Amino acid sequence: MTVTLELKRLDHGRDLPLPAYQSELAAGLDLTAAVETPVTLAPGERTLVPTGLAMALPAGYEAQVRPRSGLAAKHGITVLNTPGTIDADYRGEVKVILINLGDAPFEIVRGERIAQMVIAPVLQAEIHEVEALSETLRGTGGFGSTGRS
Ligand SMILES: O=c1ccn([C@H]2C[C@H](O)[C@@H](COP(=O)(O)OP(=O)(O)OP(=O)(O)O)O2)c(=O)[nH]1
Ligand SMILES: [Mg+2]
Repeated sequence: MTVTLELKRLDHGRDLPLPAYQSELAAGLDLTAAVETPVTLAPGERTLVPTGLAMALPAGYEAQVRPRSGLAAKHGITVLNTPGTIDADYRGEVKVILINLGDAPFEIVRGERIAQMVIAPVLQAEIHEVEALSETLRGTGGFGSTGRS
């Protein structure tokens, strides 16, 4: 199933390729870093990486910003707020919060694919406040209540 995603390259991302699916049935569109000059992330450090892109999702959809497993496995680089949420009414620049959980500095260079974006349907809930909730077998048990004790 496909939906139309309107993408706008911002001035500082004009020369970068549009995000693209890297294989026929890929779930994620790779996002590239639109940094002007290389940015070095020290171990434990985080940074907000510009992508040079703004977009308009159809109503009823979100985009999730997720890590790339290669960067995570090889360098300990991940998306701090994964999955980042891009709202359908957001028109600002898409940015990626990367953190270096590895043990060596990592350099982010312009045009590097740093994360991926998955388009997904979302429901908005209609909120009904109640005094009592419906009863269930589980009840209030959670946080391992069905697992090892
Ligand atoms: O990884 C992310 C997460 C969010 N956003 C943008 C799009 C999103 O629609 C907006 C707000 O994100 P979120 O709701 O997660 O942040 P918030 O801290 O709740 O900010 P706000 O008060 O603006 O909703 O920021 C990004 O560009 N990258
Ligand atoms: Mg918010």
